[in-house]
Amino acid sequence: MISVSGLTQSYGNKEILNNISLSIEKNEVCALVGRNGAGKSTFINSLLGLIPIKKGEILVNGKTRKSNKRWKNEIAYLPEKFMLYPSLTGYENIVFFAQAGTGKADPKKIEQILNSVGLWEDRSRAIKGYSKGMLQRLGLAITLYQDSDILILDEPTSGIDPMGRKEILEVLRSLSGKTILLSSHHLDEIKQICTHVAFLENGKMTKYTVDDFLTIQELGGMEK
Ligand SMILES: Nc1ncnc2c1ncn2[C@@H]1O[C@H](COP(=O)(O)OP(=O)(O)OP(=O)(O)O)[C@@H](O)[C@H]1O
Repeated sequence: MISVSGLTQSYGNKEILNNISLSIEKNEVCALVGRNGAGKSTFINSLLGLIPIKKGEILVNGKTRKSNKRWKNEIAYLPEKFMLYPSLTGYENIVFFAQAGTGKADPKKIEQILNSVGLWEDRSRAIKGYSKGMLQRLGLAITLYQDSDILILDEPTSGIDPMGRKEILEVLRSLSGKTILLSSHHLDEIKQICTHVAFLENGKMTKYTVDDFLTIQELGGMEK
C-alpha cells in the first residue's frame, strides 16, 4: 500500500506538486494521468526516493523510507525504456538483473516469469531481434522478478503496436495482490485494466474510480 500525504515539491520557485495526498490500496491499479509537464515524473520520482521530499510524507506499506531499510525491495519500477543488453538473450538479461538485484538467479522462478509474460519460447534469442512489445514484456519480467508488492510502471505500453499493447495489458491484468500505479495517456487501456485514476492538474491531485473518471471524460469536463 502507498500512502502520500501533504506532498509538496518545487524546482526553484516553481511549485509542481501542491499538498498532494493519495492512497493506493492492495489490489488497486491506479492510473496516473495528467498533461505533459503536470508533474507525473516528479510524483513518481518522489515515490521512488529519487528526489528528496521537501514537504509531506510518503508511506510504503505503512513505513517511511527512513524507517524501512527494505523500501527499495518493496517498490519495483518499470521505466518507459528499460536499459537492456542487446547482445544477450532474453534469458541472460533476466539472469543478469536477477543477480544484480538479489545476488542469485532462480531458474524455476525465471521460467515461471518468462512463461507469464509469453517469452519462454523466445528466451534463447538475442534481444536485438525482439520487437518493442517483447522488450517491454522482458522489462516487465525483470520488474516482476523482484517480487515487490508495489509496482510503478511508467507508460508501459508507450510506442507499442496494438497487438503488443494487448499482450502487456493481459500480463498486467493477470497480476493479483499488488498495488499498482501506472502512468498512461491511453483512456482505452485505463478502462481495461485500472480500478482508479489519480488525475494531476495545476499541482493538485484528485483520485477517482475509473468509472467516475471515464464519465467525466465523456461529458467533456476534463482535458488530459
Ligand atoms: N530537474 C528539474 N528542474 C527544473 N524543472 C524541472 C525538473 N524536472 C522537471 N521540471 C519541470 O517540472 C514540471 C513537471 O515535470 P514532470 O517531468 O514531472 O512532468 P510530467 O507530467 O512527467 O511530464 P511529461 O508527461 O511530459 O513526461 C515541468 O514543467 C518540467 O519542465
